Amino acid sequence: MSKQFTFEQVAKHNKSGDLWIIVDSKVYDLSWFADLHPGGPNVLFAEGVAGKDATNVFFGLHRHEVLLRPQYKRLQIGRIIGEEEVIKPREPGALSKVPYAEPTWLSAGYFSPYYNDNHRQFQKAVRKFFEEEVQPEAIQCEENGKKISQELVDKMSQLNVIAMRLGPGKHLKGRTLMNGIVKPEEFDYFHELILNTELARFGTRGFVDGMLNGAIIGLPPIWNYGSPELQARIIPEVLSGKKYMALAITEAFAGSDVGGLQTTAVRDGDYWVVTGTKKWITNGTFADYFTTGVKTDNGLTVLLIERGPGVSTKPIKTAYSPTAGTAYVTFDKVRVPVSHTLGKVGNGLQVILSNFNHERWMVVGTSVSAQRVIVEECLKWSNQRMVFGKPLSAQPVIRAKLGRMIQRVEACQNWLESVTFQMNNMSYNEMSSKLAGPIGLLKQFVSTAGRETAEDATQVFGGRALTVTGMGKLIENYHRTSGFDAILAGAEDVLGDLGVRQAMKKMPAEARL
Ligand code: HEM
Repeated sequence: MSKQFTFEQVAKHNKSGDLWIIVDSKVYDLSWFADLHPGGPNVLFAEGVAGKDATNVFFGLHRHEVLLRPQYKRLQIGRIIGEEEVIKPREPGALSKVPYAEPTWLSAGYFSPYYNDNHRQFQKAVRKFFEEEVQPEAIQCEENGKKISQELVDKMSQLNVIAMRLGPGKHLKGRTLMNGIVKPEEFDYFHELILNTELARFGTRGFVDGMLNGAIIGLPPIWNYGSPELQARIIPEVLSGKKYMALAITEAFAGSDVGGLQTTAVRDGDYWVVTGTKKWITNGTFADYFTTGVKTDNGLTVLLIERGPGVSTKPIKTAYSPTAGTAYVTFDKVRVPVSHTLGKVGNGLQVILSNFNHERWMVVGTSVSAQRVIVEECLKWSNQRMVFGKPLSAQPVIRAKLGRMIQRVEACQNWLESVTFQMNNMSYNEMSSKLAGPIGLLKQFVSTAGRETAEDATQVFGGRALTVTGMGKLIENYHRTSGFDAILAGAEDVLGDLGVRQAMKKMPAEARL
């Protein structure tokens, strides 16, 4: 490993059974590996490769992580005398130095009016925890479709990650947040935004939702509208990761049009009898509780339904990973205690709508972050990929695409931070009345921008963006899954329209051109 060689010495090992190459000043003995090489042996004996410095050609074909895998790391037999390695992976938790890979507030030498030192300290700890503990499992689950492990859920609940993802509020009181980095009363929407953005950085869109998003959207109606008994039982179970939850509103009959729900609840003494189906229910396959929209005599009502007799779930195969636990849920004459009614009977629309702002804002946060990862991937790739004897970025058409990508992600980020700042300064009710429109417009803007960036990134990466492994794997995942952000929590066109309709409602009577 510590052996040192000259370029001339390496050059002699250039044939079958005796093959060395250099990548970034390190010497690799590929003599026995050549026949096992996934790209085939022949390419390794090409001129400029066998016995030579193959750094550029290597990084034109492989991600750095290939060299870091233990089975390949051990192919390294030494290094070139007097040469230093230049290409180093980012340490877990560290910031990227690639321009625009981080939002401005995390870029060295830049400033932000929104974030303080506590946010910075929090971000550092969250990124380290996520990259060390969550990312390896996220990548595995995205691939094998398995649900998040209880072990990881326990680690997250120890740091109170699940509780923090529900935002600032009294549910944080008395909890130690992220090993005490932030006091519960100081936790604000920027802290929460940091959690959302950090978890969306792995290129594992299905896992982002599998990471108990059902609880994030299903639990608030319990503490805003549930009875004290229900709150005392359900909230601790869910925040500690002992029980799982899903929000069950959408049906094959009604999506954004929640007024059209067909699942019915009929009173029978102290019980509701619930019959109907729900579709696309995130985390539904493993949920213990369902915060469910039902049709009652006088309109919509929201009930907490526990998994039990009459409740069945089956996985729905979507374009993203089954790790999200997306389910078709059937309620067959399920008896639900009347005490499980959330809010007033017939007032379900308000319960559902008041929940939406936070959910949509959360989707925006993860979406912008995932988009930024793609910008970083494209900047790196067009810098390292050599075509026609030059880096890909030497092509004006590629630079034009990169320019548009950067503009989009920066515009999304800045609007998102501005809305988050409003949230920090508004009561819950003020948020409902003043921010539903802007958040709807923002969400549409972000999801549209995301899909444009997915298209551009696919052109930049070419065929590599079409395979689930290898160089363009993050682009492939993003291209396949960015459409989810345009649908989940409200279809983008409906939300954009909501924003305009709300603005029109607020037009002053005296306004004329
Ligand atoms: C330490 C040396 C090397 C190791 C450990 C290695 C390993 C791998 C692995 C694991 C893959 C599968 C794809 C992936 O996971 O990204 C691959 C593919 C490939 N490798 Fe290598 N490789 C090495 C050197 C080289 C060199 C010097 C060349 C130069 C021509 C090369 C050419 C290729 C090609 C053409 C593919 C197929 C790429 C694709 O399907 O897009 N490899 N290699």
